[in-house]
Amino acid sequence: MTSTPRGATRLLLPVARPHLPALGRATGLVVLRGLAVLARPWPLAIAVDAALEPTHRPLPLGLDRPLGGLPPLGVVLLAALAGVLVSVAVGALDLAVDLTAESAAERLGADLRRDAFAHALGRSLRWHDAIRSAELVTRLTTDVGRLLDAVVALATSLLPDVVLLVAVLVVIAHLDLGLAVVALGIVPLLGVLAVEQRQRVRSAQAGARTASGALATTTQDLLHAVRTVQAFGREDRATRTFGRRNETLLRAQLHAVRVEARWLPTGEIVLALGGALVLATGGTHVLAGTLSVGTLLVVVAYVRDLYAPVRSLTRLSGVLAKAGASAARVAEVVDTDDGVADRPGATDLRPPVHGIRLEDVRFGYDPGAPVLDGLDLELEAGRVTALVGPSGAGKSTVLQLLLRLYDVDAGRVLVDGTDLRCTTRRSLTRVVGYLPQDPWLLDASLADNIAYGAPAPSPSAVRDAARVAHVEEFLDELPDGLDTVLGQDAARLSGGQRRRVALARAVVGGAPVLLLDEPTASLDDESARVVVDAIRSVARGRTVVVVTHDERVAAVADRVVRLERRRPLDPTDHPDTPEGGEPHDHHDPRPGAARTLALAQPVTQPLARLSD
Ligand SMILES: Nc1ncnc2c1ncn2[C@@H]1O[C@H](COP(=O)(O)OP(=O)(O)OP(=O)(O)O)[C@@H](O)[C@H]1O
Repeated sequence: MTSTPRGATRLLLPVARPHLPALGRATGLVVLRGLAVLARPWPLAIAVDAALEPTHRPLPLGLDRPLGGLPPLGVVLLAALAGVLVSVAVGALDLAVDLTAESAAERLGADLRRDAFAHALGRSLRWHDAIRSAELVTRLTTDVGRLLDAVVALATSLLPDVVLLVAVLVVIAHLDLGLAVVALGIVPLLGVLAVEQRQRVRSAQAGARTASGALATTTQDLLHAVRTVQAFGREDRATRTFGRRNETLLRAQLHAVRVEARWLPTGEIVLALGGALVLATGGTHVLAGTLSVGTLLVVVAYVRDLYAPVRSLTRLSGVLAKAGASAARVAEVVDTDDGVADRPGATDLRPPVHGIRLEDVRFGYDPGAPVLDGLDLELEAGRVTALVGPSGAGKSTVLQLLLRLYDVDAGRVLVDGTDLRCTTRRSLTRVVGYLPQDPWLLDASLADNIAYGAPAPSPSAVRDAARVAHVEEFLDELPDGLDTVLGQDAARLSGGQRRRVALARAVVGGAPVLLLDEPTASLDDESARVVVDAIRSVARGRTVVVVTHDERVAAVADRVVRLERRRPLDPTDHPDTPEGGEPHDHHDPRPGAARTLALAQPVTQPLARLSD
């Protein structure tokens, strides 16, 4: 992804389209403001030339004509009033510009965040594994904010400033060509400074943005683990870890601040020199009688006004530089096509009648390091299959492949002979229900938590799911039964109760296939027993795959399959021929490519020997 301003334009244009009228209005208001700024020095010039220091030269632009016959005091009072009115107009226009541009930019930002978030949700888990959620948060908040600064600056600065710049130069040239040449002379110098500043600020900002994303990730990780941190009394260590990231961000920010600050006075000095030059040259013209004092005052004021847009264009380049760095980061989210969209011609998945088959499957979260390699596995329809085996063998990974949260790197996952990759995701979520290892419950009512498992389940479907998953058994203990709000992390429920709610969620849509990941992990005996009862109940008439280390859960299964975690075989080794299992060639010719290789084998040993 490029980080050029074109990246920002390409990113913003589609979302900005509905807001262009409002941004256009803001630009129009700034142009009006520019005209008011142009009028600002004239009341003083008229007062000086027509009343205080009459030069008997007609005022430029015929400004003295309407004043004919007015006494000097009347001219001065009128000029004073005009000065106030012009300044009030400038202030009112400033207010209108801010409101119009900022509101349009905020609306645009909300749209961009919404689109980027929706897009991010649809990206593959590989992509999410790589980007980390806190990093995503930074991109959707701080980086989008910087893009909005650029939108406001562009709408209120670029065109209006260029118009003001040209208008001021044209009027000065009309008043005194020599002064216009002097004023114009320093504009290119400021332009060069602007480009130089932009490049430096941009690279400094890119470093600061990266450090900020890293701090957000660390903060989220540490706060997420606050219970563990406190339980082990490791607050000091967490604070040190946070401190290191914080220090890195501080250094990067300070570097960016220094780079930006270094360039501001440089511009000011050039501006001051230009102003002095105009004053000196104009002064000689006044002394020579070719320029009135009032006109010199106008030119000196215009020189100041001339430099304001140049300075703001210089600042604009800094804002654009920051936005360029942020645009690249937001574009990485919005432009990635690492999605999980259906393939063209994908068909709806039907509930399995015969079974699910993993055929010569290879998969690794990092494609260079397979977790599963050459895995063949048959899952009979209408039966319960338990996947057992040592930690890290890839049991949960098999479930993730069956859910198509990841696609296999090689081989196929077939449901009654249909490749899972050729089916629609929507139909897959209807056919397959899932109980994750660490079920995530919402801070909502128990009924809402169960209903989450299907698009719009009826209240009776929710009650049925609650009954079949043995949630009903503890409803009496809750103040409002199914309507009880669970609170953050469902703190009012025990571990076993949480699992049963998640089990009800998995079955509420009537999914004929159920994938259960360690349903009794970290439960006490009694809680595990009721969860096992609940599994027995939901398993009736369903195809169930349950990953477990628990013999009681495995005992529910019609068939137990053991996945082995193995080192690559030495070429001289003979492949294992497990009792009852098909021999597979597990040799991977790439050195160190797969430290864990999976082998499916129906288990015939006593279950007690299956635990790690
Ligand atoms: N999102 C991920 N990104 C990278 N590696 C992962 C990811 N999830 C799992 N792994 C790795 O894949 C391997 C298999 O993990 P998996 O969770 O499938 O094993 P498991 O057999 O279910 O283990 P356990 O019984 O401990 O749950 C492990 O080495 C694990 O570290």
